[in-house]
Amino acid sequence: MSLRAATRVTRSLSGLLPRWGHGQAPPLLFSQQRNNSTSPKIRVEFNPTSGVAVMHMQSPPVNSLSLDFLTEFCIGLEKLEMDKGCRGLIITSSQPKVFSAGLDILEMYGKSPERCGEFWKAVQEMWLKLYGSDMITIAAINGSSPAGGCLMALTCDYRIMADQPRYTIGLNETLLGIVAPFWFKDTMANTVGHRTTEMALQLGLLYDPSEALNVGLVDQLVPEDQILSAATQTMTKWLAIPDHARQITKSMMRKPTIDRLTSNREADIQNFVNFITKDSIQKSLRAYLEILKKKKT
Ligand SMILES: CCCCC/C=C\C/C=C\CCC/C=C/C(=O)SCCNC(=O)CCNC(=O)[C@H](O)C(C)(C)COP(=O)(O)OP(=O)(O)OC[C@H]1O[C@@H](n2cnc3c(N)ncnc32)[C@H](O)[C@@H]1OP(=O)(O)O
Repeated sequence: MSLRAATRVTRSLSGLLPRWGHGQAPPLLFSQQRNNSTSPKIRVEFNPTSGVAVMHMQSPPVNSLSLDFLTEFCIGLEKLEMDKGCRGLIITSSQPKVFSAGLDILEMYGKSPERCGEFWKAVQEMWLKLYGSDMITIAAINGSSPAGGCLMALTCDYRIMADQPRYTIGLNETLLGIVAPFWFKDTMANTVGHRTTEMALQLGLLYDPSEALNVGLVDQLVPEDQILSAATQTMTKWLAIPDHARQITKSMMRKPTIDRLTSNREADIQNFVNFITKDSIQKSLRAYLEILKKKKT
């Protein structure tokens, strides 16, 4: 781990998880109503000539992965997957400075077990569809991409990140007092290897772009204004490979990881619900939400 990454972790952790007295009422209220507008959270541009679609995530303020967002995302993905003319997908963000802030914390805080289960099923669905996609998938990461945002990028075949030192990417779940589930961990380990994953997950490391390139979390850095053209260029190279050969190879590499979740889906949902609804975990999430709010004052 670089010194810079270590310093960021220490800073993020300090005072992160305050302890409440037994039965003490939480002092702050968080709005549970954000992001419930009916405007599309995803904009898809498909070019039938090139066979490439670009998915723009446009859910203000930070493209957090709410149930609505995930549902819309999966429907969009399914439509493209079924269109035989669509061979490649580039995923990017229309929000400034953020690719995706990861799972919407408000979906995990103060919700009923039933709702948490529904939400988690949608998270699984997004991962299964994207990690198992027949299309060539490229993440054009034009902003910060913590936790679930990083997972989304990791499910793609290739990652290009904007070379902007203030952007970070990583599976930082432990900083929130929560645990990245086995399939998040597997996806990361399949990309950067066991040892790097072990350290990154335990410490909740968020890497800046050059650190992310160094550990292989991303494949390429480009100036931010060139991110879509770089993704298009890379796509052209991948499109030159016959689809059937590439798809079988991709499936061979990813199937064991996908099968592990597919055959444990219900148990994984139950684990998530039991874990996230625990009092201590709800308190950790509250504390983290407070920190996010305080950033502004
Ligand atoms: C026993 C064994 C158990 C095994 C385990 C079983 C199950 C597993 C259990 C749980 C697994 C859960 C996995 C979770 C994955 C996740 O993705 S959790 C989410 C993690 N995300 C983050 O930590 C990101 C937090 N956000 C930021 O760091 C920053 O917001 C930013 C993305 C860098 C953007 O910064 P900036 O542009 O400065 O914007 P602000 O910080 O000002 O934020 C704007 C508003 O957005 C709200 N917000 C930010 N992130 C989120 C989010 N993820 N969810 C909901 N809301 C978010 C933020 O509060 C601001 O809101 P207001 O404008 O103040 O209302």
